[in-house]
Amino acid sequence: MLKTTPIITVTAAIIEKDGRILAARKRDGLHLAGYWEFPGGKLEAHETPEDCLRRELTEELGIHCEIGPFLAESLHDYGTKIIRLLGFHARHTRGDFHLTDHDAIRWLTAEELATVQWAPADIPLVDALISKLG
Ligand SMILES: Nc1nc2c([nH]c(=O)n2[C@H]2C[C@H](O)[C@@H](COP(=O)(O)OP(=O)(O)OP(=O)(O)O)O2)c(=O)[nH]1
Repeated sequence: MLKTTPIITVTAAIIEKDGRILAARKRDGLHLAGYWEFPGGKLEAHETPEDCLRRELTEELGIHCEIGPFLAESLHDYGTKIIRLLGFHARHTRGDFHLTDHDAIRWLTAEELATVQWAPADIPLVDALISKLG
C-alpha cells in the first residue's frame, strides 16, 4: 500500500528590529532541537496565516506583533512529514519575551544570518531575506 507523507503548513515570523532579525533556537526534546528557526507554528483550520502568527507569537513568546507582507515560502521533506513554511515580515509591538519552545533567541545582523544552523526548511527563507536585505 502506498503511504503518503502529510504536508503540514507552518507559519514563520521574520521579526525585524533596528536592522536585526530575530532567530530562536528550538529547545531539547522538540522536533529540530538545537536548530534555529523563525517563531511561528502550525496553521489551524479556518485560520489565516496572519491570525496563526499572532496566536503563535503570543502562545510561544508572550509577544504581540503586527504582521506585515509575505516574504517567501519553502517546501521541505523531513521524511516523516513535509513542511510548507510560509514566511511573513512582522513587527514586535508589545510584550516581553518569555521562552517556552526555545532555549535562546538572538537578534542577527544581515551578515550574521548565514552563520547560524537554521532548520532545513528555513534555508530558502533565509536566502530570500539575505537577497532582500542585500
Ligand atoms: N515555527 C516554526 N516551525 C518550523 C520552522 N522551520 C521548520 O522546519 N519548522 C517545523 C518544526 C515543526 O516540525 C513544525 C512546526 O511545529 P510546531 O510544533 O512548532 O507548531 P505548533 O506549536 O503549532 O505545534 P504543536 O506543538 O501545537 O503541535 O515546523 C520555523 O522556522 N518555525
